[in-house]
This record gives sequence, structure tokens and C-alpha cells, in this order.
Amino acid sequence: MASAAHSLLHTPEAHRAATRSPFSPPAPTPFLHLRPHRLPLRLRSTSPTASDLTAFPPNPNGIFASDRPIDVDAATEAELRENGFRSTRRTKLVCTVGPATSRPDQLEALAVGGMNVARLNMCHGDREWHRAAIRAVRSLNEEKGFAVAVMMDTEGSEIHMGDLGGASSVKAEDGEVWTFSVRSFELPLPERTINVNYDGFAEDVRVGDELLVDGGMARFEVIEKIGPDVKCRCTDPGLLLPRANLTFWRDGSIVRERNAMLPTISSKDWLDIDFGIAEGVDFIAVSFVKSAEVIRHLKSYIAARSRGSDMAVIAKIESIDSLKNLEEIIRASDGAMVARGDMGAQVPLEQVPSIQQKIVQLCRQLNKPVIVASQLLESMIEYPTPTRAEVADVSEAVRQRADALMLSGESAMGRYPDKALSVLRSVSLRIEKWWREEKRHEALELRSVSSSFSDKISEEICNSAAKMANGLGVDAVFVFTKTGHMASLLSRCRPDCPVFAFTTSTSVRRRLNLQWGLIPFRLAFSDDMESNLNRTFSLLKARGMIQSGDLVIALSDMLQSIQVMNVP
Ligand SMILES: Nc1ncnc2c1ncn2[C@@H]1O[C@H](COP(=O)(O)OP(=O)(O)O)[C@@H](O)[C@H]1O
Ligand SMILES: C=C(OP(=O)(O)O)C(=O)O
Ligand SMILES: [K+]
Ligand SMILES: [Mg+2]
Repeated sequence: MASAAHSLLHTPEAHRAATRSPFSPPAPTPFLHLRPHRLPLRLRSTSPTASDLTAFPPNPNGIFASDRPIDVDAATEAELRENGFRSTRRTKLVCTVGPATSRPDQLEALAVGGMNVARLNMCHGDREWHRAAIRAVRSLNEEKGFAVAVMMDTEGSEIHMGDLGGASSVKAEDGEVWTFSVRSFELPLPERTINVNYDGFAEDVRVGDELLVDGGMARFEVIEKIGPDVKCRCTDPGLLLPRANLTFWRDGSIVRERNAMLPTISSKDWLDIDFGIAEGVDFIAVSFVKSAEVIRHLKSYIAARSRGSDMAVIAKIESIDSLKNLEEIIRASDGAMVARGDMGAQVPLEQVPSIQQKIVQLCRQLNKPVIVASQLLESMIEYPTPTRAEVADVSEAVRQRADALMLSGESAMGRYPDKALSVLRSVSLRIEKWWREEKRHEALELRSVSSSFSDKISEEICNSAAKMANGLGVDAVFVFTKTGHMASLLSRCRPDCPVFAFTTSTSVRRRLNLQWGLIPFRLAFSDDMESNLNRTFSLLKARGMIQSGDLVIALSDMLQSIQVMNVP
């Protein structure tokens, strides 16, 4: 498909893509600075209002998805025209939307820059704010031809501090005595006082325990308990940020007393989930999952309330309990997130890389998409270039062939959201290319995931098709799939060429956006493969996306067929 590069059309997207400068090595950062899980919000105060966000109204006479013969994402289309099939990006990108990126023009810049999924973190902002952001993403999709999916991330009910009475951060100095309390205070908060959200806190801690803020951004020692108040001396100074996570440790181990019994999904989370269902989000990411049971419960709750919807449930792996039940949790979920921020507060940091690799591999075995999250480019919250170590971290996640990489503070409240996304994009492209060149056809024994004989046939077809695609050097695999299952089975094989996934449903199409190497299209098709193929070829040819002579493998989940052909 190299020749497709010559058919670069002069769309604004293609132009922008073509003039984007390649990722260049970062300039030295002036000094090494603290890299906590959360950095203070000290950068922008231009947080948009709900009315700013709706300044992008749905087009009343707009073209809706079903009126068009084929829907393809405008950003991918530009990339395909520019670079040809074989070098399209396979690793998907998730951006957390926050005050720095919630305006329609800011969201559009992220979509143009390759955002596949927009994540909304329900720990912050109110529902009105999130509603406006979700609707802005939807308008962007409808009016500008993007296919950005929306992921809602629940707050969860682990122990955390309150919101510091409105301050963006406070500094705790060595030797200072602070009060951590479950009492509710009038504002302003008394000096050196921190509110704790968990009622059992004062009862569960003991004098001598160590209290860690955000896995070590600051440390305290418990020196005295007075009713609901726990007096602590700061032993490691640091910045305290609103709603920072708290863990307490005794004799070198994390203490899980009754807080282990906190519900994974709090009552506030259930209201947020109802809100997510009403707004039709594509993914719900569940924080601090402890068992498969909670995932099964949520999935049946969603199924009962949103008939026919494809809302997917992503399990965030970020606690010790989730590691104990890892395989069962992943089997019950539609995907997983390696949430390294909180995980790094619960297990020693040096264990996080091997846990990441284990989760990524297990998800691939079980055919579930996996997102690697937190601190990938943390320094870019403040600086326009990443550190070498951050680039190496991103590369490692791409090399592990995770489905997706995620930006948190970098895109939510950082100074350089577009630059951070562009670094993820260029590092992904480069590492994927290197992998294809150097490690061709690396064999990974994939275990069978099918539960019926018919599924087994689909699975074998996909395994064979991926092998053939690599052996023949085809330009693309085309898969016609109603539920998306056959597309995900192909993605699991991580073939050397992209997979064009045609599906009849807009929600399946958005959901497939999270999966490695899939380019999802919405298209009405029949059971007649020959006519499907002819129609698809002529639609894609007319848009300059394929050319006569291109070699493709075509699959369908209706006929469970496999064909190799040149585009006529
Ligand atoms: N909807 C929002 N409203 C305001 N601030 C937000 C929002 N989403 C994210 N942020 C900011 O971006 C930071 C990074 O986001 P994220 O990593 O998702 O949250 P957290 O730090 O709580 O894990 C947050 O600490 C917060 O300061
Ligand atoms: C992604 C994570 O969750 P959150 O940002 O909601 O804390 C994490 O802890 O890494
Ligand atoms: K969250
Ligand atoms: Mg977390």
C-alpha cells in the first residue's frame, strides 16, 4: 500500500498531519523535580464553564451516522492517505479530559492528534461539567467525522483526603504535626488539618503506624489519637494535593482493616454510573476493583438498564486485592487498565513494571483490551518535552503491545496536552515500526479463548488469517463483524498489517477504537460477502484509501470465511 502515500489529499487534517514536525529529542530539563502521582493544579485557572462547552451545538440538520454509506474516523483517514496502510499507528491513545482540554477547540485538537478515547475522571468536576464534556465529544464526532469513544472512570471508595478547602495544594514540612480527622469542619479548615473520607480511620490506625500520602509524596508517623483526630508528625516533607490517596503501613506492610470492606462502587459511584448510562458512554472504568463479583454485578446492572447497549466495563487494576484475583477479574471484564498511580501506592514501586507486563500479557491471552495508565509523560504537565526515561517507559508499553496508552494530568490539566499526545503518537509509531522490522513474526502461543465450537472456528480463522497476513505481506485484513468479536480475535494476534473492521453499529465501532491495530468503520452490509467486498472496495477507492492491486485478506463472521484477493 506504499503507493497510497501518493494520494495525499489536501484536507486540513492531511495538511496538519503532513506539517506536524516529527518528535525530536527533548531539550534538557533545567532540574530534576518531584514526580508524584499527582501534581498540584497550579498551571491554569481557565477552567471552562458548561456554557463554553456547549458552544459546539449539535448540528440540527447534521448528517447522522446512518445517513452515510460508510463512516471512518477523519484522523485515521488522513493518516492512511499520508502514510499508507502498513505504517498506521496500532497502539490506541486515551486522553483524560480536564480543565485544560474540555473546550470544543481543545477536544478537536486532541482528536486531530489521534485521541481514540476521551476519559472523564469522576473524582473531579461535577456531573454538569462532565455532561457538557461528553456532549462536546459527541458533537465533534457527528460534525467533524471523528469516532472518539467516551470512558467514564468512577471515583471508588478507597481512603482519601478531602479537597483542602479549595487550596490547590499545601506543603507539609519535616517535623510538623498535622491532624488527620474524620470530623467535618467549617471552612476555612484549621491550619495543618486534613479531612479524611473514611469513618473508621481513627479506629483502625495505631500509634507508630506510617501514613503515606499518594504512595509517598509525603509521609507521616502517627503519634497520638484523640477521638476522631489522629495527630501525625511529618517524616518526609511533600506536597499534599486535593483528594490524595492515603494508605497506612505497619511493620512494612500496608494495613487493610475494615477499609478492605469498603464497597468498590460507592453510592456516589452508582449515581455516576446511572449518569453514564443516561449519557450513553462507551466504557465504564471501575476504580479499585477487588473481585470479579463486582464486575459481574455492574454488567448485569447495565444490561438491565440500557437494553441493546454495548457499554463495556473496564476493571482498573490498582490494589493488592485486584492482584490476588487478577485472572478472574479480567475474565469477567471487557478490558483492564494498569492503573499504576494507585498501584504504586499499594505495592513497592519496583514491583510495578513486572505487574504491568503480567497484566498486559494476561489480557492478550484472554482477549481483553488493556490500557497502560499514569505518569507515562508526567513531566510534560510542566515541560514541553518528555524525559528520556518517560520515552523509554512509553516505548516499553508499546513493545509489550498493550492496546492503549493513557494520559492523565498531562492532558487534563497540563500545559502541553497536544504535545504530550504527539509524543505518545510518534513514540508508538517508531517502536511499532522497529518491532515490525526487527522482530518479525515473534511467536506467542495464544491459548484458546472460545467457549463454543462455532467460536473455536472463528478463533482458528483469525489465527490463520493473521499468520497468512504476515507470511504474504498483505496490505490489510478486512473483517466484516456484527458484534466486533472477530475483529478483537484478529487484534489479539497483533498482525503486521492493520485490520479494517467493518461493523453495522456505531457503538461497536466506537468500542473497537480501544483495541490494538483495529481501524473501525461503520457500514451497512449483508450476508453476501461478494457484494460486501465489491461495495467496500468501491467506497474506499472513491475516498482514496485503497487502490487497485492492493492485497487484502477478507474475513466475515457471518460465513466464517477467509479470502485472499487483490483489490480489483
Ligand atoms: N474533570 C476535572 N475537573 C477538574 N480537574 C480535573 C478533572 N479531571 C482531572 N483533573 C485534574 O487533573 C489531574 C490528573 O487527573 P487524574 O490522573 O485523572 O486524577 P487523579 O490525580 O485524581 O488520579 C487531577 O488530579 C486533577 O487535578
Ligand atoms: C488511573 C488511575 O486512577 P485515578 O487516576 O482515577 O486515580 C491510577 O491510579 O493510576
Ligand atoms: K477515578
Ligand atoms: Mg487510581
